[in-house]
Amino acid sequence: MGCCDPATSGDGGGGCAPPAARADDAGAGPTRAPRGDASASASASENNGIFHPPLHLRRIQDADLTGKVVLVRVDHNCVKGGQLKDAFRVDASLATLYNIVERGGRPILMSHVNRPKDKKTKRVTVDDADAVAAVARYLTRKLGVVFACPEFRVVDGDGIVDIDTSVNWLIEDLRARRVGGVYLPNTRWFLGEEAGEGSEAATRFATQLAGLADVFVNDAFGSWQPHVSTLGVAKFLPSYAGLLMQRECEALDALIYPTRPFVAVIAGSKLDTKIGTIRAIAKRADAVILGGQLYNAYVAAKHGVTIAGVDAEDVELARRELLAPEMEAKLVSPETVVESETLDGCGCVPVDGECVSVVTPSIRRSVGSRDDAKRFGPVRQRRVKDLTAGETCGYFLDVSRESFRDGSRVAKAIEGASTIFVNAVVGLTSSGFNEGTSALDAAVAANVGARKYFGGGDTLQEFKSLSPGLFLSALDDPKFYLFTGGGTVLKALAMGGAGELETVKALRMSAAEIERARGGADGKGAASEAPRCMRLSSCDCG
Ligand SMILES: Nc1ncnc2c1ncn2[C@@H]1O[C@H](COP(=O)(O)OP(=O)(O)OP(=O)(O)O)[C@@H](O)[C@H]1O
Ligand SMILES: O=C(O)[C@H](O)COP(=O)(O)O
Repeated sequence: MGCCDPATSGDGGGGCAPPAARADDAGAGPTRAPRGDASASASASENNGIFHPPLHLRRIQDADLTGKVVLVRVDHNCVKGGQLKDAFRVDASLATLYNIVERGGRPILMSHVNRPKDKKTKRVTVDDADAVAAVARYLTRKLGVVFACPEFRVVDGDGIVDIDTSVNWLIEDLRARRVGGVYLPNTRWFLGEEAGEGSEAATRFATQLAGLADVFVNDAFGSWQPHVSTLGVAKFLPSYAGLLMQRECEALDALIYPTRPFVAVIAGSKLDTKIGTIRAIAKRADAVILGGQLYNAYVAAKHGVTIAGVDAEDVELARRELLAPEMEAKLVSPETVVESETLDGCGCVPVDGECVSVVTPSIRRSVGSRDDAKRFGPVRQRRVKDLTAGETCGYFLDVSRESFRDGSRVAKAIEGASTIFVNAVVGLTSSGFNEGTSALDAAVAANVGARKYFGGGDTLQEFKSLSPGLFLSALDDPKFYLFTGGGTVLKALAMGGAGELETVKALRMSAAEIERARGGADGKGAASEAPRCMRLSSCDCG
């Protein structure tokens, strides 16, 4: 039995998983980095006859961190109104933090929070609502060491123009271990962050950031936008991919080079924002299941019906893109949907017949008296194949639970899959139309043998709140991978792989570096430090 690799062991780098679990590691994707090879997804491999080129990332495991100050870009964009909303992303970055400290490094963290820069006026608003303080407090509580947050002078409208030199005192405290970490202010409060590559403000910010540290680690897969803190600073410091970044890239690659059959479930509110991803995924997937408004646009185009709330442009787009023969051949259509007269709905989705159990005032307003509501049924299940061309329908607010019953088209596709990707909230959950999404999650989880990848902010949020038990077990199940990067997953899929993102490109080795790293892996070259296994006493690695 060989050594487990902290980066790819699926346990966040903190220990050796038992052999059986290791073989099933969901995060690892189809390739695994052999010990000593200095790149994430290090080895090229073939999957279903498709060549899978390695990403060759410069990995944090290969950096010499002893006595170094390490500037870490994390994606802790999970603060709302100054409060930590969901610690999922913060917890996912702990392995990298632990790795740094365990290997003698001292961490300075930075993350963006929300979008404090006004798109039109370009003014930056510095407000406690978007501060990282809540995350620093959480880290302090969780890890038992202080994460100190320096404050810098703010210029009205410009935000923070310069990093004050007073921060050097704090860095002294960091080196002397008087604080456990430093957490810089919201990166988007800095004038230079989004100023554009090559601009004076961007270069100034990048060099000031670089001046704080010896090494840069990017662990913020979810922050794909090429800003100074995600890209610019990498030009001025030796730069490495953190453990989370590596895992997310590998999981993403597992969707680009999937184990077949590969089934993707994609839903959402607007077809135009997802069509690039659908197009890219359909090329690789054996089947694509659509839900939500995307599916409604397809149904409207396919059956010649008008569905309330579905944009004419989306229907036209569906006609052009989703009805194209090579695309349609991949689509698996849910058989039944939930139709409602109003957007409020009643939160109850009938399995058979009509729902008249709850009639809210707004439904009554819309359909008339309570008797009218009973007659017409404010919420009802519709079979898609029974729709007639020219019909004007109400809102289709969910894919009904019926669509996921055993033996249905959708259930069969999910059951037969070896790889499943879910970016799907299939109903208007904010109005209680959540049965479709719950049924989808249950159907996906029931395929215990498949590798299951969930990506998307709303997708994870609803997975957690609608199926909390499943979500909790998925966190520890090596067959599940829950991406922390929401929009980045869709973007990278549309672009053809994680390695196409500018922020990831900056972490890829040059040909010369790859050569040197190969030598290093043989013990002759320049890899400064072999990846270390952080063993548990039960681990039998050599
Ligand atoms: N049939 C439907 N009618 C109206 N809204 C729907 C319907 N199905 C899903 N939605 C809503 O669409 C939203 C998700 O779509 P959106 O395009 O915003 O995805 P997203 O934010 O990109 O999701 P994610 O973050 O998971 O990628 C959810 O709020 C969901 O309730
Ligand atoms: O929450 C996210 O999706 C990421 O943190 C990226 O945020 P952004 O879309 O504001 O760049």
